[in-house]
Amino acid sequence: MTSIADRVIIGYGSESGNARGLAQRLGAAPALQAFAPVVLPLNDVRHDELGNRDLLVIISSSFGDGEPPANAEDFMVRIQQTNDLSGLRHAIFGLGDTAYPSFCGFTKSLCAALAERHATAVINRVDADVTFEAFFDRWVPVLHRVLQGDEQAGRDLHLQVVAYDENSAFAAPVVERRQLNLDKPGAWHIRFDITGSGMAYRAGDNLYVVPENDTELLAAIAGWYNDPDVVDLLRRRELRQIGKSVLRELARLSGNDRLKDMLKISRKKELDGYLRGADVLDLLRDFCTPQSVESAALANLLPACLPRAYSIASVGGDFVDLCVREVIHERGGRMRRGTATGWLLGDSDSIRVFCRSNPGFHLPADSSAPLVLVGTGTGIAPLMGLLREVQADGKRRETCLIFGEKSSERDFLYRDELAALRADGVLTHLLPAFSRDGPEKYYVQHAIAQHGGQLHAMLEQGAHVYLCGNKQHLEQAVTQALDAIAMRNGVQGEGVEPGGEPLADVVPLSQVLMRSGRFHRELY
Ligand SMILES: Cc1cc2nc3c(=O)[nH]c(=O)nc-3n(C[C@H](O)[C@H](O)[C@H](O)COP(=O)(O)O)c2cc1C
Repeated sequence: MTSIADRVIIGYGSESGNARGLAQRLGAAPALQAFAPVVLPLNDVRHDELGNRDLLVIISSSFGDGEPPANAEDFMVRIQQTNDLSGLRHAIFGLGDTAYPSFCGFTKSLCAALAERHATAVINRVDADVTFEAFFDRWVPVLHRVLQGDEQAGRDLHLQVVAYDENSAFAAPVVERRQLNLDKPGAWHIRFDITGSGMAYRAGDNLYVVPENDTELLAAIAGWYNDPDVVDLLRRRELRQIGKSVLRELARLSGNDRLKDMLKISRKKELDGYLRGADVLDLLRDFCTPQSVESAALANLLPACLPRAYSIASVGGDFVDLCVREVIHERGGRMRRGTATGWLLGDSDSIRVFCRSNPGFHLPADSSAPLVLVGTGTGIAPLMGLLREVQADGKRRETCLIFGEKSSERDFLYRDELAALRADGVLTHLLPAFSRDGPEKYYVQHAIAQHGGQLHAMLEQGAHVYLCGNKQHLEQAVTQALDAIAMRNGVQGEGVEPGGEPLADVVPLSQVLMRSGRFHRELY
C-alpha cells in the first residue's frame, strides 16, 4: 500500500479548548510525524493553497445553534464561496453535545458543503458527544491506516452519536427488570440494551423515557366515551401532567363553572391540590360530558406524552441501567400508576428512550479529588454510575457513599454490588443510614454528623460532593449537616481561620463548595 498524502494540515475550530487540545495531540502523535503535521485554527487554513498530496483534517466543535466557533467562521464562509473542491481530501472530527438541539450542527453543515463541492471524505465524519476522548482514541489509529493507504478502514469506521429525542427515540430492548427491595412500592433495577443505537453517554447523564399510557386508564377513558377507538386516539397523549392551557380549554368546552372558578388565581392552592395525582379521566368525570368535550377535540388538546427523565446508574457501553421507584396510589376508588414507571415496569419488550448529557453531575476532571456521594432511595442511581466510572477508569481515589433508606434488611439497594465495589477498592467508605433500624431515627445528615471528622478531611483534600434524592427532604438537611461539620472542624470555607471563631459574614461551606463547582446536586 502506498500512502495517500505527504502532508497533513490539522485545522481546528474551538471555543473552550477541547477541539484545540485534540488537534494538538494529533499533531504530536508519533504515527503522524512522517506526514509533517501542521496545526492551526481553521480560519488560518487556506484551502486553495492545499495540493493533491495534502490531507485536511478538521477537528471542530459546534456552538450557538449548531454554528462554527469564532476561529472557524471565516473558513466556512470561504468554503461556501467556492464552487468546486474536487481535489480536496479531508477527515472531519466533530465535537458536540446532544443536549443542544443542533448536535454537531457546524461539522455536519461543513461536511455537507464540502460534499456538494465534490471534496472527498477519506474517513466517515465523526459526530462525537461529550465522550469525545473515547472516539478520538479509536479514530487516530484509523486515520493513520488511511494515510498509509488503507482507504477501506476509513469507510468502515462509524463513530456517530445519534441525537435521539422525543420525536425520534430509540426503541431499546429491556433485558433486565429486578426488584432491589422487598416492599411496595418497589425499587427496580432496569437494564436496556442500546447496542447499535449510536447513543453515547457517561455516568451522571440522564435517560429520557418516552412512555405509552396505562392500558387500564385508556380503557376507562374509552369506557367513559363508550367508544373503543379512543384507546388508540389517546395512547401517546399526555394524560397526567395537565397544564393550565389544557384546563382552560376544557373549562371553555365544557362550560363548567366549578372548573372555571378553580382556575382563578385566588384558588391556585385548591387547584394544585386537586391536580396532585389527578389524570384526564378525573377531569372528564368531574367537569365534562362526552358531548361537550368530544374525544377528537380532547386528543387535539392534549400534548404528546412528555418524556420522563431518569438518572443513569451505569457507565457508558452497550447498556443503560436505571434504578426506578414504582409509583402507585389510590384516589377516588381507582388505582393509579405513574405513566413512565407503569410503562417501564409493565411487560413491554422495548421502550423508547434517548440520552441527554448532564455535565453538572459528571466526575471532576481531577482524577485524584475524593468523592463524597450522598443519596437516598433511588437517588443512589447516578452515584452507582459514578462509582462504576471510577472502577472503569482504574484510577483509585478516596470515595465515600452515604446511602439513606428505611431498613437494612428490606431496602439495602445494590447491597451486593456495593460490597463488590468495596472489595475492589473502588468504594473506600460506605456509610449506610437506615432510618428505622434502631430505636432512634437515623438519616443521612446524622451519618454526615457522626463521621464529620473523616468527611471534613476529605473536603480539605478537595473532595467533590454529589447529592441525589428528594429535594424536599434532602437538600436542606445535607447542606446544614455539611456546614455544621465544617464549623466544628474549623471551616475550610471563607471567613474563618481553622479552629478560629466564625466571623459575622462567614460563608458557609456548602456555598463555598457550590461556588467552586464542587457541590453537584440532582434533586427531584
Ligand atoms: C454555549 C454553548 C453552546 C453550544 N452549542 C452547541 C450546539 O449547538 N451543538 C452542539 O453539538 N454542541 C454545542 N455545544 C457543546 C460544545 O460543542 C462541546 O462542549 C465541545 O466539546 C466544545 O469544544 P471546544 O472546547 O473545542 O469548543 C455548546 C456548548 C456551549 C457551552
